[in-house]
Order: sequence, then structure tokens, then C-alpha cells
Amino acid sequence: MAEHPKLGIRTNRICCIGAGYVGGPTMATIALKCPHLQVDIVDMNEERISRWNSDDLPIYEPGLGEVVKACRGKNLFFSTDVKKGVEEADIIFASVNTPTKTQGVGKGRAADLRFIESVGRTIAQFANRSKIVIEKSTVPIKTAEAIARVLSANEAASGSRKNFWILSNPEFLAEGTAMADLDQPDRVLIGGQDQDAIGVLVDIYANWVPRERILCTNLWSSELSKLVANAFLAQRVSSINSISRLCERTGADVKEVSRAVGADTRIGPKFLNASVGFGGSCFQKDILNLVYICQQFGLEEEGAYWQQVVDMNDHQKVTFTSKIIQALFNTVTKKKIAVFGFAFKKDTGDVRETPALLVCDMLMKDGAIVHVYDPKVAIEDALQEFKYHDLEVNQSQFIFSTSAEEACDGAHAIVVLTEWDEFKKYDYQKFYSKMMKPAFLFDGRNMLDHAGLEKIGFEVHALGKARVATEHHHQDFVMRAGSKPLGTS
Ligand SMILES: NC(=O)c1ccc[n+]([C@@H]2O[C@H](COP(=O)([O-])OP(=O)(O)OC[C@H]3O[C@@H](n4cnc5c(N)ncnc54)[C@H](O)[C@@H]3O)[C@@H](O)[C@H]2O)c1
Ligand SMILES: O=c1ccn([C@@H]2O[C@H](COP(=O)(O)OP(=O)(O)O[C@H]3O[C@H](CO)[C@@H](O)[C@H](O)[C@H]3O)[C@@H](O)[C@H]2O)c(=O)[nH]1
Repeated sequence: MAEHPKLGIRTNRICCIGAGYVGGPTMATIALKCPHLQVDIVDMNEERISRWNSDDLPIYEPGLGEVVKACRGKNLFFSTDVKKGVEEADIIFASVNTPTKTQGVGKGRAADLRFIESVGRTIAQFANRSKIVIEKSTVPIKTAEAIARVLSANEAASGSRKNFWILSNPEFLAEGTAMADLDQPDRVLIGGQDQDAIGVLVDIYANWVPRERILCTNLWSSELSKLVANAFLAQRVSSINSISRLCERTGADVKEVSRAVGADTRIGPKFLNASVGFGGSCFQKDILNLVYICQQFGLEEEGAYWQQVVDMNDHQKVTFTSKIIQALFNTVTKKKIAVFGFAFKKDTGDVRETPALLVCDMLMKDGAIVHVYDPKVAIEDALQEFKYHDLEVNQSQFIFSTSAEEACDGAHAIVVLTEWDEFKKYDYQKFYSKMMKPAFLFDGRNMLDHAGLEKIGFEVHALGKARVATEHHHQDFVMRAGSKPLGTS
């Protein structure tokens, strides 16, 4: 292929460093939409790469398997050979993890940039020609400057005269809908300083994304917009969750409030579902990162504003679990609790920062025996997540069931933590008959037919809705005892 007339690089080979939840689906989509390009995905994790090269892909994402199958071995390759990947491609994406720092300055808030820095150093070490380097990872504002410095300092030291154009191209896909999000993105965001380098990336996306949806900005706007988008989304969840608590006290129904509020076109109906709390690898870490950046610039109040979004989320998880313990007569010791769902949302096997972690931990600390059923999560991954958070698990209290029915057998309560569609289709009458009585159901996703469940006999605790049904039961009881219920004359 001819070289780019101005940049002098070849634009038909792409390498992506990092074969994770973003690198895998994103590059598979580019390979599918751009058959004229060769896409190499490299990762230092051998097990991950060998699974990408098998039928048992390392991540579950609807539609991903088909795309990988269609492209793998043709113009999509997975390898651990990072050196070769960097040498052969002139367009390099960095899609490595950027978790929250767990030690040192900024511990618990700042982004740990060691992987992104290592990508910079790897490129500096192996690059044989000029290259475009693209930040796909979510990074703090000004990270491009750090990468540029690592690259230019190494260039200067080696006496060579290669060019590196740094672009920011944050990813907005959500897990569970990644392939659809990549196929039809609301927007693609590209930040950079060099218009020709920006143009190379624009041309790649323009193979399937309408040009008016490809937004080009300066580097810093692009880096910051990613953090801000996640902060705004998470803020909506925390906002509606805070309102759900008020609904429970007042007789309003949070679902009705969401509908009424979201009908305002300025607000919009999406992302207003009250829940046990948001999870996932991104929201919390990106907001904490935003807070840290604000603080670094002396913007204490601004940082405190965004910190509230995370604090509210933690509060929601704790109050939800406290409600369970309270309802179960203030003790769950030795009680079997059926937990439906452990993933942080439906259609993914990802458990990073899942709210299920805190809920199960609190229940187990109170003595409960938790029986989890999740269609896609393996117990090893769940245990790994506990370990990552320094939470000890007594394995006799944390059991994975092979079906929801098995989890319910002899249980005192069902706790719904993930909104998997199959949870709506179960025969709850059958589950009820196998459970201890009273049989409780706590719907942490407000997704089930609560009236129907009450009819079966469950004591249902929905989010953001007072327990009217209990009052009815109570009134029935009072009436049978010969007194008049409240509100009648
Ligand atoms: N998960 C999401 O839904 C999502 C969405 C948008 C953006 N992001 C952002 O994208 C980035 C990647 O997220 P992810 O969920 O794909 O992470 P991930 O942990 O699933 O994948 C990252 C991969 O990078 C590899 N890696 C790290 N350093 C490397 C190096 N020097 N050389 C080779 N391989 C290396 C790791 O082995 C790992 O497999 C993060 O910054 C994240 O915030 C994630
Ligand atoms: O109304 C809602 C919407 C979401 N959630 C929860 O919020 C979390 C995050 O959900 P979602 O945003 O759908 O999934 P992610 O894969 O975490 O995607 C977010 O984080 C990604 C990583 O940065 C971004 O790319 C995406 O745009 C952004 O939506 C999950 O626990 C959801 O259950 C709610 O509780 N209520």
C-alpha cells in the first residue's frame, strides 16, 4: 500500500495493545467493517490470547462470537507478540486497563497509569518507523502529554527522527450492548493536534459511521469528555436512586417518577432506572479520577460535587442490604438467601465493581448463607473480585447454584441483583412452594411483576415503592380480628 502523502506512514495495518473488553470488540468491529485493513490485537496475557484464538472467547458479549469468527485468520489476528505488532503497524491503539491506584499518592482515587505508560515505553522500544499512537483507554486529562514525552525522550536519546502523532479516541461502548454500540455509535470522538493524523482515523471510522457523527476536538477536550460522559451517566443513576429512597417514605413510586421526569425531552427517558447501585469497571473509577483531577487543580468544591455521586451509590448498596436484614427480623444468621445475578448488569459475565459484591459481603458478615445463580458468571471470577477488594469469603457461606430453582430451595429470601431477562420468565409459584415462609423477595432492579408475586404469597420489597401490599395484608388481619382498618369509617 502507498504511504500517506503527508505523514509518510502506511495506513493499512492496525495494531491494538490490550485484548480486553474494549480492545477485542472494537478491533473485531474495525476488522469487519474494513476488510481492506489488517488488524492485529496483542496482549501480554497468554491465556486471554489463546482464548481469543479458540471458540471459548475470554469475554461474553452478544454478537461478538459471530464477528470474531467471520474475521479471525482473515484480517483479524490475536497474538502475544507485542514487538511484532508494534513493528508491523503504523497505527497503534492503546486499549489497556487504567484502574484506580491501590497504593501511593492518590490511592483509591487517581488512575493507575502504569499500563498506559508501559505501552508508551514498548512503542518507544520497538517502533521502527513513524506511527500514529491512539489512546483508546480512558485516561486522565493530559495523559497524551505524558505519552508524548516518553516517546520523544526516547527518540532524542536514540538520535532517531521518527514522528509520533498522539490521538485521543475514547470508547463509549457499554458492556452487554458493545457490538450494537460499535456498529451504530451515537458519536465517535477523536482528539488530536495534527489534522492529517486525525484524518487517518476519521477515514477508518467513516467506513461505517456517518461523518457527521465523528466529532473532532483538541486532545484535552477528548480526554476530558470521556470522564465527563461517565460522570453524567452515573449521576443520573445516583440521582434517581436518591429519589427512590424518598419514594419509599412518601408513597410515590419511583418508576412513575422516572417516567414523568424522563418524558421531558430535555431530560430524556434513558438511564433513570433505580437500582441497587451502579457497578462496572468504569463509572466509579472514572468519577474518582475526575474528583482527583479537580482536587489537583485546587477545585475542592467541584471535586466534592462529583464525589457525591459515588457516595450516594455506596449508600444505596448499604441501605438496600440493610433493608433485607431488617425485613428478615433483623437476623440472617444461618439463613439461606437466593441471590439472582452477580454480574454488574445483564448480558455480561463481568463482575468488576458489581453491587452484588457488597450486598453478598454484608449478608455473609451477618451470618447468611448466600446461594448465587448467574447465567454467565463463574464462581472463580466472583471469588477473584472479593479478593481484589480484600474481602474474605468463607466458602461455606458463598455457594454458586446451577439454577435459580436450586438457589431457592429452602431459602428465606430471593434477592435480585442483576436484570437478566430470564429472571422475568421463571415459575415463581414453584419457587415459592420450595421456600421458607414468610418468603421474601427483594427486587434490586425493579424488574419483576410485584403484584403477581404478592398474589403468590411473597412479601415483595421493590425499590422506590412503599409496601402497600403489606398494609393490605395487615388490614385483612385487623379486619378478621374484628376491628376497622385505618382510613375507613
Ligand atoms: N470495559 C468497558 O466497557 C470500557 C468501555 C469504555 C472504555 N473502557 C476503558 O478502556 C480501557 C480498557 O478497558 P478493558 O475493560 O478493555 O480492560 P481489560 O482489563 O479487559 O483489558 C486490558 C488488557 O490490556 C492488557 N495489557 C495491559 N498492559 C499491557 C501491555 N503493556 N502490553 C500488552 N498488553 C497489556 C491486559 O493484559 C488486559 O488483557 C480502560 O481504560 C477502560 O476504562 C472500558
Ligand atoms: O438506569 C440505569 C442505568 C444503568 N444502571 C447501572 O449502571 C451500571 C453501568 O451500566 P452501563 O453504563 O449500561 O454499562 P457500562 O458497561 O459500565 O458502560 C458505561 O461505562 C463504559 C465504560 O467507560 C462507557 O463506555 C459506557 O458509555 C457507559 O455506559 C450498571 O451497573 C447498570 O446496572 C442503573 O442502575 N440504572
